[in-house]
Amino acid sequence: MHTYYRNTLDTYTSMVARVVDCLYGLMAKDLGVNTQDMLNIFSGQLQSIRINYYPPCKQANKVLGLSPHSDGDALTVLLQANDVHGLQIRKNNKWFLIKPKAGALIINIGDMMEIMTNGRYKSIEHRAIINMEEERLSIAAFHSPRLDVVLRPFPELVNSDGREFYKAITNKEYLRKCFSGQLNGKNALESMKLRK
Ligand SMILES: O=C(O)CCC(=O)C(=O)O
Ligand SMILES: [Fe+2]
Repeated sequence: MHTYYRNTLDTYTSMVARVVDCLYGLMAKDLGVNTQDMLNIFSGQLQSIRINYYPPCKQANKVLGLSPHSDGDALTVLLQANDVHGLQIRKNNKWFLIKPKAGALIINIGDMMEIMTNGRYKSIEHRAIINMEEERLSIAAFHSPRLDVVLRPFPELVNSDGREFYKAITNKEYLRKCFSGQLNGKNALESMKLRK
């Protein structure tokens, strides 16, 4: 890998990990969860990067760049790396465009965070559409606990919600589930819900 590219990526990913660590602390406060418990879960966290390149397509309305999905991790930091739009999020069954903003990072809640917060924070379903004339680039940084960590709702939230809404699963098993299926909305997470 070219040294300049490697150094830039190294710097970017370590800065992003710091932003994410800061967010865990703020989320713990917001949720009323013990901050140290939250930080312990993410100590030695895993980070992976996906760089998405979407070439232009004359028949853009007939194709998708990335099928609808929620990210399987806990928190994703997404950078729309040029000013070509394409990211859409699903809310109330409608798709909304998220326009790139210079210098702004997008934080996506992933499925693991939905499980750990007992559904207080919902993972966001999103997709990428294609532009007819211009290429598009995005960089996604995914964050999750170590592979051996068991993902389950925080006890404080289970107590105040009256019950646990999601099954417990190790990070490793959950990632396997996500990678073995096709990208299909929030299907992987649906299978984790405990029904009455
Ligand atoms: O290209 C985008 O804006 C979305 C990328 C994405 O959702 C992903 O890599 O998981
Ligand atoms: Fe995604």
